Amino acid sequence: MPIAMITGATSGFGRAAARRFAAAGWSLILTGRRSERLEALKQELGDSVEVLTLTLDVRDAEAVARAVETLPDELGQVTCLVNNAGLALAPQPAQEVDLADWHTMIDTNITGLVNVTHALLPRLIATGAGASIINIGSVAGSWPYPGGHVYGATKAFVEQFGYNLRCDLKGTGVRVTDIAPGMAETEFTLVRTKGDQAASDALYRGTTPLQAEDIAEQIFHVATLPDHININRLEVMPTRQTWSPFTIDRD
Ligand SMILES: NC(=O)C1=CN([C@@H]2O[C@H](COP(=O)(O)OP(=O)(O)OC[C@H]3O[C@@H](n4cnc5c(N)ncnc54)[C@H](OP(=O)(O)O)[C@@H]3O)[C@@H](O)[C@H]2O)C=CC1
Ligand SMILES: O=CCS(=O)(=O)O
Repeated sequence: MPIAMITGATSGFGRAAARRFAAAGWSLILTGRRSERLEALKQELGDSVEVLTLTLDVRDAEAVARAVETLPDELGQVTCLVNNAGLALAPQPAQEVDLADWHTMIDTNITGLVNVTHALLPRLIATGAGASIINIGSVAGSWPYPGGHVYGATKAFVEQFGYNLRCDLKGTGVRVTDIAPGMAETEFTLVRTKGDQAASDALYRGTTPLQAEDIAEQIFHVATLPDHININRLEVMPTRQTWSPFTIDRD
């Protein structure tokens, strides 16, 4: 059976992707910081597919490397890495943000993603044809908006890192895709607002955001394409989300 390693499997896209891959019989390596949620997911899926849970903070390069080095033999030949763990913080304007929040986004969305990728690359290359790295970027990596500051910049990194990886992985069979979702109803906004449930509810009220399952379906689709197809970037927005015109500062 193919094997998927999914970071940030305790919530949102990651958890939905775990369920989608499990439904197709894939073996799973699921990571996140919240052990009890990982355990619950293992209870849910573990009867039908092999599930290994790893309580892991992606920012900890040593812990990530150790966890990947010590994968059990039967789960060592990873087919698909889903680099999903990530977060936004500080929706306020840049000039009002705590520096620590910028660092947390950089450490998680950039450093964490490269930590996991670096650790998994030898295993993915050993798998060869059919292997893939699916990075979860964002529309915020391409389209600026107020309060996007460092979050959007981290997702621009994710996109360009993926393209550059593709250059170096030529000939290995390993594919790299940046999936860039727009507004999706997960715990994302609760995290971004540091627990403001009312703000999160208000953002998603009266419209039709993407659901975690919508993105999980895209992740699974990309992971199961024929070996010779590489989707470089897949931007997915709700039908009811579009762009605004430029704004002008006037006297
Ligand atoms: N929802 C949206 O509108 C969009 C989200 N995205 C991106 O999608 C990805 C998933 O977000 P989404 O599902 O929406 O949000 P959720 O908050 O629901 O899920 C985020 C996941 O990331 C994990 N995570 C966060 N920090 C760390 C860390 N330091 N180490 C390990 N795991 C971590 C969390 O696990 P735990 O807390 O247990 O560690 C959780 O499982 C993120 O990269 C986000 O930027 C992109 C576009 C749109
Ligand atoms: O990445 C998340 C989507 S948005 O909040 O930037 O639109």
